[in-house]
Amino acid sequence: MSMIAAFYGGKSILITGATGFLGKVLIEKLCRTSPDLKVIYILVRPKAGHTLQQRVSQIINSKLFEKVREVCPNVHEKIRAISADLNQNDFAISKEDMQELLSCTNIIFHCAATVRFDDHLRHAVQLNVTATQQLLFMASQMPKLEAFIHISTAFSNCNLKHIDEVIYPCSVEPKKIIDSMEWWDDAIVDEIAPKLMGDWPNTYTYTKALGEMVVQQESGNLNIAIIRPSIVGATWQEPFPGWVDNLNGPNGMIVAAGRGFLRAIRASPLAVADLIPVDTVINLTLAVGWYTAVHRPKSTLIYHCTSGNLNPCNWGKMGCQVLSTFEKIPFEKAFRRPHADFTANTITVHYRNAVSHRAPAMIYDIYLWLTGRKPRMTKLMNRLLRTISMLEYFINRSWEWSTYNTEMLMSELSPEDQRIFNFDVRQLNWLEYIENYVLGVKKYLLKEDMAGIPEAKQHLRRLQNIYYLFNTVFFLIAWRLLIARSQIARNVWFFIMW
Ligand SMILES: CCCCCCCCCCCCCCCCCCCCCCCCCCCCCC(=O)SCCNC(=O)CCNC(=O)[C@H](O)C(C)(C)COP(=O)(O)OP(=O)(O)OC[C@H]1O[C@@H](n2cnc3c(N)ncnc32)[C@H](O)[C@@H]1OP(=O)(O)O
Ligand SMILES: NC(=O)C1=CN([C@@H]2O[C@H](COP(=O)(O)OP(=O)(O)OC[C@H]3O[C@@H](n4cnc5c(N)ncnc54)[C@H](OP(=O)(O)O)[C@@H]3O)[C@@H](O)[C@H]2O)C=CC1
Repeated sequence: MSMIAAFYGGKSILITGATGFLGKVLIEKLCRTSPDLKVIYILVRPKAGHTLQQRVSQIINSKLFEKVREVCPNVHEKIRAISADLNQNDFAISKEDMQELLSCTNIIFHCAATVRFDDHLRHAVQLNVTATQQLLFMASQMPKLEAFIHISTAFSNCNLKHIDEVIYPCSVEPKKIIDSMEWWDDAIVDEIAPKLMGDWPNTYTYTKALGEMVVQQESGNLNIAIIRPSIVGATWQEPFPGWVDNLNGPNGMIVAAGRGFLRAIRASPLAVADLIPVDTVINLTLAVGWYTAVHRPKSTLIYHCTSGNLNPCNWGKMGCQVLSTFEKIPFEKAFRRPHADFTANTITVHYRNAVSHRAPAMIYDIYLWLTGRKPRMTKLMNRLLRTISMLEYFINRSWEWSTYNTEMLMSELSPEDQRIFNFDVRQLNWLEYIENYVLGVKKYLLKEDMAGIPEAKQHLRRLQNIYYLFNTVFFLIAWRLLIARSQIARNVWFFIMW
């Protein structure tokens, strides 16, 4: 019998960020392995055109929940959506709902965050710091609470090279920043942001670091743990390989490379690509929830959920595997044949951006305009280049994360729990994982049918022929112009003909 699965039986669990990438996989695994849990409260904000119930139904009826619907047919009854906006006071939760949450909750998983790198500092502080503080305050009023699990990121201290499972202080106290945000106007925030952020590359990583400090400072008597995943990728094994549903991190790059937009990227091929599958993160999260509640460690433990020190793989190897998978399973509607490589210095980057990215986009837009359609490729390309510029920081450096707590926890699990809640990344075969990842992007993110592969291959052959034709015409014109202007070129031409 799995101790972890049994532990969640009969429990009332509160999840923030349940509609997000990690949140959905967390609910799925909880419902599948502990179908006898009492209730999962999820804090969901209403979104334009969708009621809360519609948002929940969309998740439960999705492909990801296929197995859950078999194991736990009454899954609808287990999930109780509570209308909440984490940007509002008291999360704008009704009095009755708040009362129920305070009196019933046993475990909290705090996943909600803004993960945008370019978010305004005020908004990032509000969600990643102030909301965390408010949730801790709520937790302190929950008599039945057994554990509070906070999801942070391994990059919250990306300004350091070696990172231990400890909380590193930021120079300005989060409480001061929260207070100041109330009276600073946007102009002041914009001016002061770079000074506050120091050597953090974006508001996301900086505010996640502040969020950890808040957790440390406001933990009181709570039983808390922090999980720091690195770059979270598609599922490795569960509920099935390759599931992914957003364009964040590597996903957008795989789409862009597979459709032939991305031709070159400034990345260090030898830098460690610290990717971690989302199901591994969730298995660790559930194991940490159990361990924190049952063993009640004396201090707040931090768990690194990373792959680099146990099973390292670099961007070079991953990029090659992504490209070779495109040969077998190409994406539909490609703009050009997938081919991309690494660039190293600024001059090459500018050259490749002009020649391999912007010029083809402009030529295509001219073609669209000439044929009476709306040009759109240049805009798309500019967006891609902006995204790449934000990711560059993370693909040109390597970090070392120590994983003592994570390894300690692994040794605490029974053999059955090690199997059901497997977070041992040493068992992961990267080449197989990347192939399933690309396949998953095609199937679950782009919603492409496998039956369309022959047509996609045919399309790529057509693109190849257009490429050859374009190059031949270009060469002939260039040669003709050269012959007209240069005696040496004429001599060479006559020599070849002769
Ligand atoms: C398996 C991996 C291997 C990768 C290999 C890939 C390529 C292969 C071959 C090449 C060989 C060369 C080798 C290459 C090797 C390197 C590859 C690099 C890969 C990846 C690097 C990942 C690094 C991640 C670092 C993570 C650190 C921290 C991790 C975390 O803790 S949190 C998660 C990370 N967060 C994010 O990723 C969020 C980032 N996103 C943003 O900040 C914003 O979205 C934005 C990028 C700033 C864009 O903002 P905008 O306002 O402009 O757009 P908006 O978001 O409103 O969206 C508008 C529309 O655009 C669509 N869209 C958004 N993002 C993308 C995208 N990435 N690609 C395409 N389209 C995108 C969006 O859907 C909207 O569409 P609409 O609704 O139709 O308008
Ligand atoms: N994805 C990754 O690569 C990594 C993620 N992490 C961490 O994991 C956690 C989850 O990330 P991920 O699932 O990828 O993020 P997503 O962007 O997919 O999900 C964010 C979640 O937060 C919710 N949310 C945002 N704003 C509010 C609000 N004002 N009120 C209520 N809910 C809100 C979103 O709800 P809605 O659906 O309404 O927008 C969504 O459910 C985060 O803490 C992140 O820092 C850490 C390392 C890597």
